[in-house]
Amino acid sequence: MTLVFDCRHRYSSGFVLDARVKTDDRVTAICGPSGSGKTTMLLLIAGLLRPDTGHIRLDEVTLNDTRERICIAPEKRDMGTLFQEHRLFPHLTVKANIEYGMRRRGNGGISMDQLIHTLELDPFVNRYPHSLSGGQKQRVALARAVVSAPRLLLLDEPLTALEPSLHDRITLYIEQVIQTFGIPTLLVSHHRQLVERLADRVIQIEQGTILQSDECVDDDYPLSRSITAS
Ligand SMILES: Nc1ncnc2c1ncn2[C@@H]1O[C@H](COP(=O)(O)OP(=O)(O)OP(=O)(O)O)[C@@H](O)[C@H]1O
Repeated sequence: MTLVFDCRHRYSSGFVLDARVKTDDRVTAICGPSGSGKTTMLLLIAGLLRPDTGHIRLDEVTLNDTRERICIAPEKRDMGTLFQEHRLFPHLTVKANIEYGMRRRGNGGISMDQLIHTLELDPFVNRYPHSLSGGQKQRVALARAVVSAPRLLLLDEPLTALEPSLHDRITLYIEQVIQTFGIPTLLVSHHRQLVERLADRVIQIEQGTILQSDECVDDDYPLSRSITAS
């Protein structure tokens, strides 16, 4: 899997994102100060925001190309997303919430039972979101994001809404899911431990511009040196 991102987007607030990035099968973290454009990049990749100019390609598929007027709808991008808020459906059980991820994009070979087992959700499958803890809800949201074996998983601050006491456990669950099911991932997080634990590559962004692209970071480049965000 290769993602090519080359986009410019200006908000009405005056903020401009102007970034070029290429990622691969591994876990790539996007790090930078608050307001530097990390979430904006993920929104553009997910198709939830349209770039003013530029293109986004996932392997041979063009997701956006402003010159060609191509803009693929979010649900057709074959991506799993997990944002800060879990956004579970309150009227659906845990199982039905996870199955929703399959209905939208089909199941690309991930066993629902194995996923539920990996995330230790077995005791909760017939319960409703309101009766779950924050960490349990986040695990359900993660299951829903990956059940269709997406070509790319987008994680935006997956720990932020959780109590610090849950960070280690959820980090472990995310790591297990990504490794067990081999899902290429783009991670936005200011949690240094999560980034160090999960990321193979780090991209630095500041004021809408990439300071250091992943091509500059390789296995010989210590991750701790490449992270400036706390
Ligand atoms: N819908 C919007 N309209 C106008 N300005 C926006 C909008 N969304 C975000 N911005 C601005 O764009 C800039 C980048 O926002 P973005 O959410 O991408 O940053 P971020 O790096 O993810 O920040 P954080 O780490 O705090 O989540 C910020 O200055 C923000 O105020």
